[in-house]
Amino acid sequence: MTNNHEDLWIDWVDTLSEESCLVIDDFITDHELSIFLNYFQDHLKEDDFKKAGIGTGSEFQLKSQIRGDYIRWLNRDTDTELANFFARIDQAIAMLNRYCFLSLSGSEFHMAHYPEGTFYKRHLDQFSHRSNRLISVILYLNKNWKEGDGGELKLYLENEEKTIEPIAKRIVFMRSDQVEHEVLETNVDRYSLTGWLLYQPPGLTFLA
Ligand SMILES: O=C(O)CCC(=O)C(=O)O
Ligand SMILES: [Fe+2]
Repeated sequence: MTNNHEDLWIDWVDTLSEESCLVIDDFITDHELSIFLNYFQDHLKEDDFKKAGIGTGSEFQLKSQIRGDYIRWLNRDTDTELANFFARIDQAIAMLNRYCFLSLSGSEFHMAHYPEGTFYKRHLDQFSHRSNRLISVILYLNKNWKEGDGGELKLYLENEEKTIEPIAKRIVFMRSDQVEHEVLETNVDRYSLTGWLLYQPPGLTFLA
């Protein structure tokens, strides 16, 4: 893997601070895309995805009217096929900490599969009682996505709405506490690596 040049990150961090969201195309190479997609497909075949719920703990509900995706949580120690992905995320964390003065100290990611006909209604990623999700990240893996396939990400920004096509190698960063968003109904299988960059207050790590 070659890290993205730091100069690029300086511009990207500016965009994220000013607009609360940042879209980068070709964030990964074609080679990385094929490794990640193969790994994704292997797990789909093994059927080890679970229906995603809403909220945590007692709030957890299976609500297909709200979201229809299936997820598999990632573990960087065992999902070694995704080592390059985690390296790129680590670089993002380092750059955001350096240029955005954030104190990000961890991340959590899952694979997400939206089967045909599913969506995720408008929501905010930061849970009210668990506010350590600072930045939401979505890397799309949809080769040959075309107009009409659906599954666009719609962002509700302060002064505008943005519709983002979930095309392969595109990554989206957004402020988890600020940007309401939704996944429009998809007409084809839709694949992504989705997660959050976390703020862990020093001294509170024993609560994790
Ligand atoms: O896949 C996307 O485009 C967004 C997913 C999302 O909003 C979420 O998982 O919270
Ligand atoms: Fe979300």
